[in-house]
Amino acid sequence: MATDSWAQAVDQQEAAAESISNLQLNEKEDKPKAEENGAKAEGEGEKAEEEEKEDKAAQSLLNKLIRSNLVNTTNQVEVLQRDPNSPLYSVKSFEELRLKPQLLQGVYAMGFNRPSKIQENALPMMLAEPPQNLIAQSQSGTGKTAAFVLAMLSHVDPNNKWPQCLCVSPTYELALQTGKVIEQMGKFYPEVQLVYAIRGNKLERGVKLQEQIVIGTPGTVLDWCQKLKFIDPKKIKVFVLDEADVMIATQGHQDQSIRIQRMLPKTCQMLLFSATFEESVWNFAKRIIPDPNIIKLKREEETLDTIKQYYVMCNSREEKFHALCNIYGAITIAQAMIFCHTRKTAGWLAGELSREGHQVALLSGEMQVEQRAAVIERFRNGKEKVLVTTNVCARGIDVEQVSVVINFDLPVDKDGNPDNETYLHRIGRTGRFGKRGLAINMVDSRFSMNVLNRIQEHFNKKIEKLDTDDLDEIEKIAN
Ligand SMILES: Nc1ncnc2c1ncn2[C@@H]1O[C@H](COP(=O)(O)OP(=O)(O)OP(=O)(O)O)[C@@H](O)[C@H]1O
Repeated sequence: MATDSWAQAVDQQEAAAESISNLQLNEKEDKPKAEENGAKAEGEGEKAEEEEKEDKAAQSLLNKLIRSNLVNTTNQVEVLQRDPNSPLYSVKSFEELRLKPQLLQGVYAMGFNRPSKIQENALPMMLAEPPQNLIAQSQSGTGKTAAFVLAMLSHVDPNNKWPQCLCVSPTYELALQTGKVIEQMGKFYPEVQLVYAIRGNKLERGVKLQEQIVIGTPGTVLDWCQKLKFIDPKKIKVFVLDEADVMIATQGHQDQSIRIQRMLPKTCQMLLFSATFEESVWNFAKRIIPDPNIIKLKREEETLDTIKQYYVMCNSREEKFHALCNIYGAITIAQAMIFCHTRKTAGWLAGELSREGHQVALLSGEMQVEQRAAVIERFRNGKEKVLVTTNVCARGIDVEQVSVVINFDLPVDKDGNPDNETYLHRIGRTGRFGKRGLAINMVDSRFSMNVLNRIQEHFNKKIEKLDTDDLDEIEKIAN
């Protein structure tokens, strides 16, 4: 894969402060109510401006950066074929797909031995003749990107020096991640070239692109097709809309994507991918993908069945810290994750724990996504034994190897109500990884006691009281 255009794009983006700033989580803009209702009621009294804003694109990027392997699930793939009478193909090996030898070589060089669950069904559909449209949904890390990259590379005619595949991603950084997969998989296919349609990659007027694959953000792709005419949309054979759920969360992207799609020929293959599938994504998908086949892979359900849950009564954050020290003094904890409501508490707690001699990692809102990925990587490798974090930073992160989760602050939503889903994600385990776990909740006010009670009711699972001044009692919970 030729890298000139890629290198050029990287140079240019470094100058493009605007796109780079997407990397930084925009946390100071919003002032959600949670800080007032939740944290203050919990005695934190910290400034609301520190509340962190969820950024789907950053979260998705973080997931990509920290993911090195396929997520395997035991759930079955659900397939809805456009033409129920045509035979349903699925493949168990890459050979069955009759890929170009250069691509098969690329796939194996990436260490892929066999298709992932979603790839088993999606690849035959995407590589079929005539091309079929597809809407595919499965959680992050199940092999969607690798699948559509392979489809794009397979459909390209390297002798034709014009754009034939168009892939739109929600942000520059996400586009770059997909670009890297194209580079890797196309390593033995150097005739195929790639260009980034991103703000900051300024081409001379009148230029006609020669690269066969264009990957970019909706606004720039639209400009390149419509206003600047670098791309002839009528010659596009494959259109990919990646991360549809993240896409629709950004204002304007939905309309821009639809406008791009309308310029494409009827014969163009249209593919849409999403990690989640709420109503809004579904409506968008149906608008943009005509006559689709649909593939869905359910997420593995998390449960609290194998988790021992406790709560500790305290009056202040200092008391909570003291309780935490007692717990650490009484039981051996290999690795723990501690969740705080605000960055400020997380920073304070990490400092206190370090002073006590713990090796602490802090995942904090002001860090850039790459820095966060590095912190998580170190923690995963066991370099630190405690990870202190706020919820926003850690959403969606695998905590499989962590056996103890401490809610230094209980999870509440922006209105101060219990956030049951987050509670489950923090401490739950999927059936298959059903290792026993321990969860300890710190309660420091009537408000947080109420939150705890409601969580208890919601899951219909008892959360036992723990007296952290009684070392014998703490020892018992570890058994
Ligand atoms: N068939 C396979 N065999 C082994 N590893 C694979 C296979 N397909 C993909 N992977 C690897 O698994 C990881 C996740 O794959 P991929 O990025 O394609 O998933 P995804 O569903 O697109 O996730 P995301 O939405 O986070 O990008 C990557 O490290 C990728 O290299």
